[in-house]
Amino acid sequence: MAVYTDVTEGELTAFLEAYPVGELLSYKGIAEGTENSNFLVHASTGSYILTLYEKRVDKADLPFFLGLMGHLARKGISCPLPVTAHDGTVIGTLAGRPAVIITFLEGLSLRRPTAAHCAEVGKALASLHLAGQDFQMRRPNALAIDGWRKLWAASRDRADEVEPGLAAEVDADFGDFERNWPAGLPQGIIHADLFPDNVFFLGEKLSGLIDFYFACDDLYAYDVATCLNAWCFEKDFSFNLTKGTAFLAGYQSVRPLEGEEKEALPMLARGSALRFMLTRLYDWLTIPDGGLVMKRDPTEYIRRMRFHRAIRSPSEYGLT
Ligand SMILES: Nc1ncnc2c1ncn2[C@@H]1O[C@H](COP(=O)(O)OP(=O)(O)O)[C@@H](O)[C@H]1O
Ligand SMILES: N[C@@H](CCOP(=O)(O)O)C(=O)O
Repeated sequence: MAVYTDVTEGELTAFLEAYPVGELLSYKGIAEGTENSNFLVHASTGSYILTLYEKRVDKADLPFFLGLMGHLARKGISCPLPVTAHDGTVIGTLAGRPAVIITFLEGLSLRRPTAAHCAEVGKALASLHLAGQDFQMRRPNALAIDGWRKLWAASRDRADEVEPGLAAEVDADFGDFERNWPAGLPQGIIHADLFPDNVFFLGEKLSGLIDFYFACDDLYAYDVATCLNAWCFEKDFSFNLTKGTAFLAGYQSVRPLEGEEKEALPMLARGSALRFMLTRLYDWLTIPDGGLVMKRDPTEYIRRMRFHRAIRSPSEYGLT
């Protein structure tokens, strides 16, 4: 459920007067999503998404996220374009929240992506990395190792309630990451949350990328590792080598990985699995049941952490 803040017709009509979108025809809340309140808005000039930013998004980051979407859209990446108001601004206020209107993207997110879809995602991720290279704004990754430590400090004491032995397992991982996290790999703008719910398809063809609210500067290969975790595992937690091969070949058809990036993939994939395990674990332990925020199962990512720990060669992901 992702409508935390309600908006009346009167409030929305007044808000839209500031934007060149025409008259309000209809609107409804969107159930999907996690962080913010989203509405589908039909106006006389077309369809739009209205987003009201809730408290987990740092308002100081909005110019980066919205500037990045505009930059990528202008460079031919199919992603939402923030609509500029008549006075030249992008971020307004609605129902006491920072709010924006972005363009609507056609397509559906997939529950069961195929290898062909994974190849498309690989190409799109590499294209995003290249298109971001001349974006001028910077945002350090708030969910890099220091951010993981904060989440872990808040969750560690109750971690064994979720899986016995988890506290000791993750403590050992932190030591390993601090000693072996790769340095000096190519870096730039990454999406950092390119999960299947954030990618739209029309049939086999990728039609758009959304949800840039974790985007930041970090290693390109870390974004690759995140997609391997999000797209190439089956429901029984087995790694699908056909999907991994397709995803990596798609990525490398646009941006070939350097040798050191390939070598670092097992460590990066473990780190990315830990990052998503930790945000899920934190929510699992702190958000009351039956609340508005959808809690996701941290154990899905404990399984992935263990899989990557056992990897002996990056070729096991399907690298050719
Ligand atoms: N530009 C867009 N075009 C079409 N649908 C969108 C667009 N942006 C968001 N949505 C819809 O809203 C949902 C939530 O958006 P998302 O950005 O993932 O929210 P959150 O940041 O809260 O997770 C998506 O799953 C999708 O259904
Ligand atoms: N992809 C993350 C959760 C973030 O949710 P989103 O709706 O903002 O994509 C996870 O699976 O843990």
